Amino acid sequence: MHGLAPVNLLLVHAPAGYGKTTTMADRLRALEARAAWYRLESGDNDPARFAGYLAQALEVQVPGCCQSTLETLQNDGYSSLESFLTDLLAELPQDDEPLYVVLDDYHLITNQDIHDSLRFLLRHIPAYLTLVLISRTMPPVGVAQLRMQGRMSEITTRDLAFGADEAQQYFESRLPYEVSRESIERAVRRSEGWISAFQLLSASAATSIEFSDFVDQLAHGNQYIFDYFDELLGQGLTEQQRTFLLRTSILDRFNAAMVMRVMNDSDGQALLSSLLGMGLFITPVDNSALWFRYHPLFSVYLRHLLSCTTQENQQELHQRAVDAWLELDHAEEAAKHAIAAKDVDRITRVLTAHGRKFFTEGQFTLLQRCLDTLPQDIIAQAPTLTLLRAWVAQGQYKFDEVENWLSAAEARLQASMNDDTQRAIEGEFSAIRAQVAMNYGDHERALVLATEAINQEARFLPTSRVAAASVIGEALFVQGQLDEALARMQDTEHLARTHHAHQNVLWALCQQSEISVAMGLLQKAYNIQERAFQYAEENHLNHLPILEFLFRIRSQIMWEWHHLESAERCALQGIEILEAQGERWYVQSHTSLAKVAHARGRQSLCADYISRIQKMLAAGDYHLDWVANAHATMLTYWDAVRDHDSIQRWLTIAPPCDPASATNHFHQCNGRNRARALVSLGQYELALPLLESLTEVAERIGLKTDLNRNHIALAYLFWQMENRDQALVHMKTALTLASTTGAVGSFLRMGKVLIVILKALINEGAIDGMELQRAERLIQLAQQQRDFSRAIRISLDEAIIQDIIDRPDVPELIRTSPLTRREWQILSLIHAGLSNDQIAEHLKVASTTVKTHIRSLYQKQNISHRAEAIELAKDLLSKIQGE
Ligand SMILES: Nc1ncnc2c1ncn2[C@@H]1O[C@H](COP(=O)(O)OP(=O)(O)OP(=O)(O)O)[C@@H](O)[C@H]1O
Repeated sequence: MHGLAPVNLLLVHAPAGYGKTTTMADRLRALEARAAWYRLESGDNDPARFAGYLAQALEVQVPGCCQSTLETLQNDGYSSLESFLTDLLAELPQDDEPLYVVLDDYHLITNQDIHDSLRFLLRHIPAYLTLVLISRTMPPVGVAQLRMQGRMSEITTRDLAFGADEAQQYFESRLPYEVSRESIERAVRRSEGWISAFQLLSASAATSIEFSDFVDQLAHGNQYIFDYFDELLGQGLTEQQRTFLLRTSILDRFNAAMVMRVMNDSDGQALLSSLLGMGLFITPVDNSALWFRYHPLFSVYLRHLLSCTTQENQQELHQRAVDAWLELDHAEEAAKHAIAAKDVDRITRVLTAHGRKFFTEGQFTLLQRCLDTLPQDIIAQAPTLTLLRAWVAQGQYKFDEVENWLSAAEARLQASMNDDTQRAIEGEFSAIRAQVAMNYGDHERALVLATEAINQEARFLPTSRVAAASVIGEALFVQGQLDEALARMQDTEHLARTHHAHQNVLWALCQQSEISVAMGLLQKAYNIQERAFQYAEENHLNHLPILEFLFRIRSQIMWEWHHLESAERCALQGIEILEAQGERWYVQSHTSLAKVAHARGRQSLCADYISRIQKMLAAGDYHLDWVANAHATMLTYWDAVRDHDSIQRWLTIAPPCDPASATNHFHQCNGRNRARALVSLGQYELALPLLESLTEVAERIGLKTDLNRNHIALAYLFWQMENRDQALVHMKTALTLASTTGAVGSFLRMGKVLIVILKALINEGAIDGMELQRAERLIQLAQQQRDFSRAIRISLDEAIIQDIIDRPDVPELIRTSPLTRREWQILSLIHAGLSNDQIAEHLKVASTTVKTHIRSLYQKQNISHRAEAIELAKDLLSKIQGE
């Protein structure tokens, strides 16, 4: 509990609807303390009335405590509030039991006499008494001095705002549907934990989709919230204050000087102070109390008001903001306002001075928004702007545009440049062309162009050579030359460091991590990521979009190591970073979240993510790396819910795959996806050669993580083909490989059948030492894992059956009249909810045969109904697969 230690004053202050009253009431109730509660109204500015109600509130709480003061009030009255308080304090019983006097909504008090009387009270307050002021504003009762003397404590917006965990609890207890953590975190970010927004949200959204849409809407404005703010501002604003709010609403943050510039008014400081005194949604940015900002929802509201008025020239406001930010050397903010002002001259000025910095920081969206407003000719005549434009287009996979921009500049500049300059430009253009070639999959051309670029001095964009070095590393990586690729990426990192090119340093580190993952060295990859996090921390880069890449690959490792909390946290952090960049970039983070939801057995959440991923994939053009990763997760989901139609459909649109040339992780993943889809559909003969071919390539090149995953897939495939020996061989190899990769997630993804295969392997005595330990741990995890469908879908094995029979707690009949292997299989399929015809189809036998088996099974176990068979299966099988 924050500050119910004995103090003279407890101040609860925050804007409207933050839960001040509720929180205070809850805390006092929890303390079981005596509390005289007085809810003020505007009429209570009258001193006599104030005194009367205060004494009555005390009398209600401690009957008889101030009878004589009340009598004086009623008969003669007091000449001043001070004499009233003097009598009151003298009459209150002097016991040790704490007594709280709560004045709620104190911001309604404007009478200086009342403020002064509270100062007087606080000077003479006895130790057992605590004055609690609940207010939207800072009450003028000598707070600063009390704070210095350590005689007060405070509950502020920061304490009252709901964090993500509290919000989750709040929604879980109120909503009839499940909401994703991601939506909850977005709601918390957009509302800054403002409970009133949550109330509205839970009252307005009837489904999880509506919930998510509502949260999105918060960024653009919601009529109910607008109405709330309308009421809050009411008639209480002067024209000047209103103008202030409208004009400054364009700023993400402001201080008095900034306000004066944008307002074109010298009264900024006084106005700011008057508004701060109104308890509006204005928050200090830091402890210095010099910079402020609006609450995001209030800011949306004010911007809405601004857009509705014809009296303000928004373009002019933004132009003034550009100039003010440039004076303060805050280029990023200046750029944003220049874009909003659609001011070509100012944008050109900002870009010419700071465009390179934006680029090395990886601020591609900002650059793109700037460049989008510039006429083509301005860009074509400036090599640096052309380079920036082309790099941005390439970053957005608009490869055709890249060439258009480069050729336009070449045509425009040819006449006016000497050979030397032209060579320099061409060298830098080659670096981008190399990257484009890379993205088209033409590694040979990429290498040639990048080599050309790396040998040229970079005159216009200092990072061109770094980019070229990076392309060389990437090309080697996708060709499967892992050692050389890693060395190149290390060189790139060093080169980037010498240029302080943060984006490139982080990119090179992320690539080193990716290469290490491909080599199966996940711990090494993790360590490299740590270095990248440290670099970001040291250079204050935590807001850069590239950080999402880092969080994403961290999330992938965490999932593989089965640290699900951490995997989820990293994906959510990635989403937070990309919030301003647009949904298109969420594919990977959503894929991670879907994997986590799947591993936790949260079906509806997983379904939600999968459908969002599908929508994004349909709307965009993504690199195979992203697509394959997303598809892998979609396929796992469809397989788990047995949605064969979707798998079938996927096969018709799946990216082409050539397993023999799958020399990198994304081609491997893509090939494995196809194989897994075929396995799900029972087309084992088609899946097998594909997996074998992928495995052969992965082995040759040293793609150890893929090798590990391929062996897991092969083990599963052979098990489905009822080729037990081969299944065990591959599972054993997979376990051995896992001793370097540390893989867990890839095993668990298989579902409950993993338990059966591992148990078979253990029963064979085929593994020992580390592998045995790993197998046992995997069994334990798989048993704990919640399956989507509660039905058991494992094909049983002799060893498993034996394992079940050997348990002391099985029904006697199982031992005395043993079932055949077929009968065991049928029992598990009945339990899985299959009809007799489906069982026949599954086992590829006639329905009459199935019926015969069932009859025999019922007889042996003395069963007369299907429901009993299901119960029996549940009982038996739960012993090995866990609940
Ligand atoms: N911890 C909580 N859990 C659930 N609901 C809450 C919680 N805190 C506040 N609320 C709800 O939020 C709304 C606003 O709360 P409250 O009236 O306490 O805020 P306030 O800050 O005192 O507002 P005002 O400044 O308008 O007096 C109320 O409807 C209240 O029931």
